Amino acid sequence: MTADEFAAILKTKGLPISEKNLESFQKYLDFLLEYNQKVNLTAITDPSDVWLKHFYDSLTPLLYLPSTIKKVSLIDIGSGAGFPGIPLRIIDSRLQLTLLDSLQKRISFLDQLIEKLALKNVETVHGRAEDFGKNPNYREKFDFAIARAVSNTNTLLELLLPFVKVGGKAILMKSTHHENEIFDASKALEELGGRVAQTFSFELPNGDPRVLITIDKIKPTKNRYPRKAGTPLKSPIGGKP
Ligand SMILES: C[S@@+](CC[C@H](N)C(=O)[O-])C[C@H]1O[C@@H](n2cnc3c(N)ncnc32)[C@H](O)[C@@H]1O
Repeated sequence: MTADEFAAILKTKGLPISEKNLESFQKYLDFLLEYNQKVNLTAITDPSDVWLKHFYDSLTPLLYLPSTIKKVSLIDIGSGAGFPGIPLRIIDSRLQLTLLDSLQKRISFLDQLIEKLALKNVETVHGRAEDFGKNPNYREKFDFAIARAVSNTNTLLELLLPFVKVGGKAILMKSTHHENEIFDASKALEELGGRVAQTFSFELPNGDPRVLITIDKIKPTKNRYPRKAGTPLKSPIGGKP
């Protein structure tokens, strides 16, 4: 996908992009590929793949859940090189964005990127979701928590839902999805105060399958969650997939 194709397809899907925002994506691409030569941030290094598999893919919650993410506080858990948080923030300047990652080298990249793109209302946090999910400054403070390509559903629910206010949502962006996944998550949802709102399957323009799962936070997360760092992955509530 080229920059022009990116802009054209967003327009046909009802999300026209300004020249200025397209320039921000171009700067993001240049800085990501330059930085990636010294620090490993992404395995995707072909510019056309970055437009499609990082930028376009990151925007799919706005394309397919259009009225969901607006004027809200959003935390991107395991943001890596900024996906999906930064593309969502470039398009929607009203978003109050927090990017959390456990790797300092990724946070350093994000801090420099935010400065380069002059993005306001974006905060980075270095640490584990399990630790910050217990921190009173972060726990149940966000309208939305989102994650792309971070973990299996049961683990992700424990990482995301503690951050979400009652009445808010968690959004899981996945490339693979098995039919029983949501059924298998019922114990985790019960413990963490969530209820599945929607699962939406679609394809990227190149045919790659994607799924967006939205979870409503319907009651506070029990105090014992999240458990200590590493436990949600080692022993997910409700078992391994
Ligand atoms: C596969 S990368 C995905 C990055 C980005 N979301 C994307 O889609 O390109 C997973 C990221 O999650 C971070 N991560 C994994 N477990 C984490 C945890 N428990 N707390 C915070 N960050 C975590 C890793 O450091 C890594 O940057």
